[in-house]
Amino acid sequence: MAGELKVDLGERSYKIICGSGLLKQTGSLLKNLDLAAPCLVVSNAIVAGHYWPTLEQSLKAAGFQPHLALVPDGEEAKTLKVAAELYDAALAAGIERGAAIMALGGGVVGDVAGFVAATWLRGVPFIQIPTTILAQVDASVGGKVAVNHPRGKNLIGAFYQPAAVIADLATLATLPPREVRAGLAEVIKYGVIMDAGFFAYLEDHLEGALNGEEGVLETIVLRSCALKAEIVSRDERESGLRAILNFGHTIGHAVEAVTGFAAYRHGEAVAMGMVAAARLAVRRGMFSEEETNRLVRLLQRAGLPVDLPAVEPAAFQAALGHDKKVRQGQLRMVLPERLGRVQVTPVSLEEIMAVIC
Ligand SMILES: NC(=O)c1ccc[n+]([C@@H]2O[C@H](COP(=O)([O-])OP(=O)(O)OC[C@H]3O[C@@H](n4cnc5c(N)ncnc54)[C@H](O)[C@@H]3O)[C@@H](O)[C@H]2O)c1
Ligand SMILES: O=C(O)C(=O)C[C@@H](O)[C@H](O)[C@H](O)COP(=O)(O)O
Ligand SMILES: [Zn+2]
Repeated sequence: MAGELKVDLGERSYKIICGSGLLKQTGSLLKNLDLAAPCLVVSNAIVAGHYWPTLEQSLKAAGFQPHLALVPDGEEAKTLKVAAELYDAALAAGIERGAAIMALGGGVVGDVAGFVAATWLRGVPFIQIPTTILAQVDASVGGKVAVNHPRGKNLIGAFYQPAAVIADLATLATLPPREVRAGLAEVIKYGVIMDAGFFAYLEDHLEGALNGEEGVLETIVLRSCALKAEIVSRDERESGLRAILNFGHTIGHAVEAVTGFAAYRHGEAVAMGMVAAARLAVRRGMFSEEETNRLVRLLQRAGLPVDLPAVEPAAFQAALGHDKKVRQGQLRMVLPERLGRVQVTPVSLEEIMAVIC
């Protein structure tokens, strides 16, 4: 089974190809992009341990000269220091203009490799080969690439679209259960922000997703990518609509920052952030308790946290101030109106503190 979608961005349009066993076809799937032979594949030891031999063989068979560069596992790879090491690797691999940088891994690898692709020689072709649910449904699509600043998430980055996204569903079979659950948080996000029918589908098929049923995973990845592709095609650089993809992230990113990017997976932080946003919306009288409970139940069934940890208020408030949706010092959040519909609206610090304490 395979599905194809297009992210429609004029000359920066690209395909998302999703199916099982695509890794061994990657070389041939990239042939039409007219890339130079040398390429730099960025990954980490865990993912490369599983999938580098297959990818390397496929790339070589198609005439590429692939070089592998490994970054540390986890969020600590999203730093300028790691990016600098990747520039050295790009130089050593002979990455000239027209030669690709490829990301083989989860959202962390995709974000840092994409940041390097956006900046090396002022931009070389970038290929996303996502291997987590989170990266297949969200991080590999849409062109947000970044590293973290110690004080805030993704503060150093760019909008830089990939030339192709190749999502091999078979790679999800080796994903640890915690990562499956974390990825489902961003999937549930799509249901809340723009597709109540998809939310209901997830209520009916959650166990299939948790158990790695390929049919369910394929539906989830394709539907999520279709929704994200639609938003990105209409607002590539987040001048308005795209901000709805940030549902759960104002508070989620602040939790990640104050816990040193180490205590929670990104998806876990987003799960807690979505519930806090829903509670804030209930407090305003714009979202129902009943729908909040549906969201909480679905996240809990997915094994995700819904209540925020105790945080030091001053550090938390400082972290909130680094949210990219802040305008002239005014915090803005994505709040639900009903399942399938949200709005981006100014919020006060008092309102946020009232739902997190
Ligand atoms: N650019 C975007 O639009 C966007 C969107 C959402 C999230 N993100 C970013 O993505 C990151 C989170 O991504 P993530 O959840 O994929 O985390 P991750 O990249 O850290 O991967 C999670 C873990 O799974 C391992 N792994 C990856 N693929 C595997 C596989 N197939 N088998 C076994 N292990 C595997 C990794 O080594 C890691 O330990 C965060 O930094 C977040 O900010 C970016
Ligand atoms: O693609 C987007 O736009 C998103 O907001 C998707 C988010 O899931 C993702 O975590 C993104 O990296 C957050 O962006 P940021 O601009 O808040 O750093
Ligand atoms: Zn996210």
